[in-house]
Amino acid sequence: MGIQEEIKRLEDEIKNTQYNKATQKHIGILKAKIAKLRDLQNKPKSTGTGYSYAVKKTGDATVAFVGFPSVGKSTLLNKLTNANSEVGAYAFTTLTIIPGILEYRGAKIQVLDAPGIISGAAFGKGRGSEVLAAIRNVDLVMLVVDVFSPEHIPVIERELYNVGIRLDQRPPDVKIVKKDRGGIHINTTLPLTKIDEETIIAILHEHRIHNADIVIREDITTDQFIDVISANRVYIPSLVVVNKIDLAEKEHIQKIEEVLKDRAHILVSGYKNINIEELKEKIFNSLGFMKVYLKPQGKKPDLDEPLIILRNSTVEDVCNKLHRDFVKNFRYALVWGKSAKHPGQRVGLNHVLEDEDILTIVIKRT
Ligand SMILES: Nc1nc2c(ncn2[C@@H]2O[C@H](COP(=O)(O)OP(=O)(O)OP(=O)(O)O)[C@@H](O)[C@H]2O)c(=O)[nH]1
Repeated sequence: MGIQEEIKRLEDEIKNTQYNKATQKHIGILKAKIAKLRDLQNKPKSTGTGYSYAVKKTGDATVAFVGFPSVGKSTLLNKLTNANSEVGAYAFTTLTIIPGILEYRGAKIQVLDAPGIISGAAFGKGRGSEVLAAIRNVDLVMLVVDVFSPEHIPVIERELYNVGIRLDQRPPDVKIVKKDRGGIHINTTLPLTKIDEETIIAILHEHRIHNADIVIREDITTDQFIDVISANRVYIPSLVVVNKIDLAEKEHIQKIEEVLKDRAHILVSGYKNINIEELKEKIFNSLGFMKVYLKPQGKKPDLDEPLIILRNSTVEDVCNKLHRDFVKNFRYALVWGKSAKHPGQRVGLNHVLEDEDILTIVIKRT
């Protein structure tokens, strides 16, 4: 039996099993088995040709359009990224991911358009999984749908879910420390209402973990617990972009607004230039940038030209942006501002910065 058939068999078994306290453990094991098979399926196949899966990241952040063919992704990419921006073609053997650069309020945002990667069942298989490797690395996923096909949103979400991409979720607050002996110890800081200890242990055993200390600080579900063990999950915010609104009646647009009211979304027309500036602003705000002022040692900080960088960036992220040798030659950094315990605090590469911090980086003389 192929992996796909085996997944289907296990999914059918879950569907046919009524969920209750008595079956929770059994369903947990089935879900863990499916997760393992999917991970196996999603592993990039080594072809021996050594081509790279990842599109080179440039700019201050990277976002991707994901959607069915012909929803208007290329049109939107052309509207967002200025004509002079550097556009290169990166070969994905048979597929091509097209990056453009959107310059907005001082930030350079790389926008990826992966043409035609979603075509129902073909998504996530074969070459499609290579494109997904690029999507895994982005800072914001834009789910693009045609104004008459909002039902595509859950389809795309499911495809992304099945390859380990979690949209608009935070990593569950669970720590697992594997050990050599001593069995499994579970510590919880609150009552668990969606998963019991027996299920947790059965899932751990399914992953061949027999000795570990587990600390759970959140009322997690079985799926979330499996995500923690699987460890190759990525957590990315999303923005729904409904395109071609020039074709729809007012009543239809109102209905779409109602359906999407609880999530980040925007209605646009790439073709008729409706809400394109608003889309740029939404992208910028969804990404969440901050300003960091650089202060050369012994001099005044440069307050006129702050560095624009993603929120929660570390000193290392700043170093990487400035010069490729900065991390290698890094000695220490000094920080003033919200993230500093006291003005001029001496910090290392993994120090997390905050908006409007002032930073001095001291590197080795070479
Ligand atoms: N009416 C209308 N048509 C649009 C709009 N945006 C794109 N189109 C048209 O829709 C068709 C598909 O647009 P593309 O931008 O090529 O779509 P795509 O999603 O990049 O398609 P693939 O490359 O196949 O993935 C083209 O004929 C566009 O002119 C829009 O806002 N309104």
